Amino acid sequence: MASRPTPALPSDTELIQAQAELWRHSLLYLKQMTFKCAIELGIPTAIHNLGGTASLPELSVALSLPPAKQPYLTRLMRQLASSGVFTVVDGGDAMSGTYGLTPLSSILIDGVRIDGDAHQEAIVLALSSKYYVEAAMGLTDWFRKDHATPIPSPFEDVHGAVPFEESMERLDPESAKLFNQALAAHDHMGIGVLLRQCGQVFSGLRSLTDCCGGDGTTARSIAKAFPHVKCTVLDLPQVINNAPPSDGSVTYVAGDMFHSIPPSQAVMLKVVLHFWSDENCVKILSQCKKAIPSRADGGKVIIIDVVIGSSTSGPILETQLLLDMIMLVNFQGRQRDENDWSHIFKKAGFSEYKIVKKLGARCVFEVVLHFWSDENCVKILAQRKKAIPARADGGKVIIIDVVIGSRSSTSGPILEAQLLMDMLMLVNFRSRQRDENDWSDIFKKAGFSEYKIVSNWELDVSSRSIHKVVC
Ligand SMILES: C[S@@+](CC[C@H](N)C(=O)[O-])C[C@H]1O[C@@H](n2cnc3c(N)ncnc32)[C@H](O)[C@@H]1O
Repeated sequence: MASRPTPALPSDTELIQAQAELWRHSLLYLKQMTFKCAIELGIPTAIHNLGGTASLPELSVALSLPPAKQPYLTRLMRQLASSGVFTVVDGGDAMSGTYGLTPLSSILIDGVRIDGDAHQEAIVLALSSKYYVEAAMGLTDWFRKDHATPIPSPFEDVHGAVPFEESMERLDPESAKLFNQALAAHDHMGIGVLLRQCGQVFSGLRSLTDCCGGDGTTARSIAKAFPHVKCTVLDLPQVINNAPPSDGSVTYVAGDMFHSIPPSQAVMLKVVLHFWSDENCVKILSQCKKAIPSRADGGKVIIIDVVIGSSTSGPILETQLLLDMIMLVNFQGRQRDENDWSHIFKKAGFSEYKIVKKLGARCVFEVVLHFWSDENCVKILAQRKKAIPARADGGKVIIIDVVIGSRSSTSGPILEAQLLMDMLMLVNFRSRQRDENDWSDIFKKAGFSEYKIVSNWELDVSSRSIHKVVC
């Protein structure tokens, strides 16, 4: 038997680094627990109430801690400042200085809602609760078990319950309530930023369905910022029945997205798809497809979700990968990279997507259907006509598309391919392939009076200007 190669031994410098990394990796739970402790003690709120900065003695008094604990508080604050939760102000040192808030701690102040966001501390308390921590501690056992399908999550395996389901209510109603608050806080986080940074996604819309829109918080914010957008919220009956009374700005629909989605110019899936398997995502997107008009009529699906690798910065990429671990340990969903997303869009019959904006760990996608009815072809060509000069000035529209039975394609295999492509359109899209008569009809309807096939591969359309159509 061939002997295994001896691994190259690390250098002393690498060994020293590896030892430090080993300690760091093994101790990272203390980062989470000191963060949790800061929230439970109310340190961000205390610093805020003291005017935004606090010395250690001031903080100790404000938190009503026994005087003997101040030296320990000093060490806790040094650790929290080092991890970016607080900052040391006035050039002081971490053991004796004055502490201030950072953007992170400023979204954790009790009673202060930035952009009206729900209370964010529930996220910290839920994710550091014994249920989530114990589920993660069960990961090794879970990997070793030969589960029958459907494979339960490690959370379900350890606790016999599923977060956000009745089983969790039965297991521990208080924790179930905290998890729901955390979910609401997570879902609502950053609506203000979204509307400021991605206004163009919503501003041109006539109507929008917020699919899985919960209690309507997001839809109401969109309706307030863009009053001309008719907003509909779809969610399960038990959620819609408990939504706040309608102020008239949005319409609530109780239903199941796997059965149907209320039609709108756009359907939004905001932090929805990462909870679902690829197979279910395709089913959801297929329902979205039925709910929107063609791309020519502005139809689109707006997806706001994590895209692993959308940022190469260490902390954001690390957050995205940890959010994927949260899915693995506790739910049936997953976070996806751009390839995964593109695969799902394609499977659901969407042919084009673009990432409109990267917002930290999340991205905003617009996904569109590439299908054109005759009516939409006429609309598109009529638009193009406005954009080109007269024929005398060389204006033309160049179209590259299939022409069934075109001169170059009377041979069996090519004609067969054209007819099969038409079947593809029929089965999957609301579109079709066209023969020369069909094209001529469309050109005429759009106000073009002439066309010509430029060569075996080309067709040229003209009216008052020259319009070239290549097939
Ligand atoms: C992850 S949240 C969605 C967050 C929401 N879009 C937001 O940004 O606040 C999950 C929501 O999906 C809803 N939901 C789950 N299954 C559903 C279904 N089959 N049809 C409609 N809504 C569903 C849940 O009731 C819950 O309100």
